[in-house]
Amino acid sequence: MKAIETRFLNKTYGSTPVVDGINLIVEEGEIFGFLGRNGAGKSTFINMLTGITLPTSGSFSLLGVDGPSERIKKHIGVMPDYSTLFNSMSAMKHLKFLSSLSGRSVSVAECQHVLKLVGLEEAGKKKVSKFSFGMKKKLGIAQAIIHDPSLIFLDEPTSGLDAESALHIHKLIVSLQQQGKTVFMTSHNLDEVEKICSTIAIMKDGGIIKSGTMDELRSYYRSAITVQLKHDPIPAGEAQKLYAWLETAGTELQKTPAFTTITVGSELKIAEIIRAFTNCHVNIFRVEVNEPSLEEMFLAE
Ligand SMILES: Nc1ncnc2c1ncn2[C@@H]1O[C@H](COP(=O)(O)OP(=O)(O)OP(=O)(O)O)[C@@H](O)[C@H]1O
Repeated sequence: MKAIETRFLNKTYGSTPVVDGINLIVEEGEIFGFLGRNGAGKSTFINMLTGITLPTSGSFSLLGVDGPSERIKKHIGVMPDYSTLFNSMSAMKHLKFLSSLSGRSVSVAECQHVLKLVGLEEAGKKKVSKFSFGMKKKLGIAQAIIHDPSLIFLDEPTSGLDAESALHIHKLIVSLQQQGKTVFMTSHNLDEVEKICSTIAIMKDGGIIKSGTMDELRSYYRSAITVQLKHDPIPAGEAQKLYAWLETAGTELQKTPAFTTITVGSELKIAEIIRAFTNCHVNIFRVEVNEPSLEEMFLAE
């Protein structure tokens, strides 16, 4: 079963399409990273799927059920905007109250367990008004998972968290996936997405410009492997011939007496370059290969 399927999903404000006919499939059990610069339309897309706003046109289904649907509500977890938390309630009361709204009442022990999962075990009795920004964020994640949903939407789950808390939340998200749940998350932290997401989509101006598994995206962008060699000086009689060949082997050739850096389109070229140096009797001491990170792929768009 597909966790999420959208068909030509569109949201237009005035005459501007903010989400412009998106067709997207998220398979069950994935941690799906949804990326895009500020204003790309990510929150609007999620808000349609979670019933906060209605699509202008197009359709979608969640866990095989056409949406928006009350029937699916208890199987979906949504991390709220922290400003919509109830300040006068304790964290514990908050979870009990909101889980009852989603159609499943939970015990105190279950609330304590989830507060522990998000790192708020000491703060169950504390009023939300006394929470720091990071604590509210964690409570939002607790709220999204308290009723044990199968599909969880997390809009920037770790923004504003310290490094240790962010790591804690990464582990929690991975453990949710290991329990068979699907997590659909947005993030501006590309390192985080690269580490924990199995599939990503990049959104721009209301549309999806690229999507796939991390491996698929890497192979798509693999046209940009940078190879740096540290080597002995190239003998004067060999240099002209070797550099002429390197110009044909790749692009962005940079040369100093001890280093050569070149960008190539395929891993096979790396072996050819090493052979070309050794054929000219030049010793190589180090080879560094840099593949594009998700950040570089993202910036390329
Ligand atoms: N209720 C609204 N009325 C009019 N325009 C809106 C409304 N909500 C969002 N927009 C516009 O839609 C565009 C997309 O906004 P959205 O919040 O979906 O982007 P985003 O990708 O989530 O951005 P960010 O990363 O900053 O959270 C923006 O230009 C925003 O100004």
